[in-house]
Amino acid sequence: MFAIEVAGLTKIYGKGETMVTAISDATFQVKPGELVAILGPSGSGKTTLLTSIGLINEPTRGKVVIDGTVVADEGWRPGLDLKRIRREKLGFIFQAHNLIPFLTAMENVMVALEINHLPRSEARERAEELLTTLNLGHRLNNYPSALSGGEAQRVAIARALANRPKVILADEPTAALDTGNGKNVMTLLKKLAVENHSAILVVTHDHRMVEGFDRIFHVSDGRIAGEKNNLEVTGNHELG
Ligand SMILES: Nc1ncnc2c1ncn2[C@@H]1O[C@H](COP(=O)(O)OP(=O)(O)OP(=O)(O)O)[C@@H](O)[C@H]1O
Repeated sequence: MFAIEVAGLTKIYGKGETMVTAISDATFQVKPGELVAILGPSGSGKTTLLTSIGLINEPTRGKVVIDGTVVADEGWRPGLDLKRIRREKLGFIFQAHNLIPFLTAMENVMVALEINHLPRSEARERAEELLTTLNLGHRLNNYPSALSGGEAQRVAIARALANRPKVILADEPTAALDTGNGKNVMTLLKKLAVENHSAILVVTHDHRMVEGFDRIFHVSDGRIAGEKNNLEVTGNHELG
């Protein structure tokens, strides 16, 4: 079974003169454990692709299947609890990190675990482990206002990964980070892909990070122009 299946996915914004076809007839599958990069110029439709798969942005046409559940088929599938599917199966890492301002770094991560009914002591342990892996062991009890942009971004990443979601959707997760912390994030994503069989889609402009991916999708004018194996794109035959 695929973790993500997309068939004929099309997203059109607006009507008449202001109509924009942001994604046009995208069809692909991602297996559990695959780490996929999405590359493409500004405005090509990368974020729209992620949000349409991520149950945030209703597709205009086409089908989206997440971990075996058909979530969209010519619009949302009626009768589904989209919030619950989002909470249980998906992890999002977006540029705006949306941390809860009155909770510490630890508590921001623990909330995501407790909402899915993990006991408090286990939530604490998991939150501390993730934050420490992301070089935030010294910031556990800080509030978001006392964190740098890159630190807040990493807390948001820890929160998105906390429940070991089957599908992780990340929009420029390393853009605000220095090379060392960017590499930590990529290592953590790779680890989750391998150990938890999560399928991970990462929109990135960050060519420093591209070599860790299993596959690369090139988006151009709303179309997935080339889906190439990483080896062909980078020419690095030591990979994989
Ligand atoms: N809510 C919206 N309403 C109308 N048009 C939109 C909306 N969101 C995006 N678009 C348009 O859809 C197209 C694709 O946008 P999208 O944000 O998906 O591109 P992107 O590749 O993620 O861009 P960037 O790299 O700049 O973030 C663009 O032409 C954009 O202007």
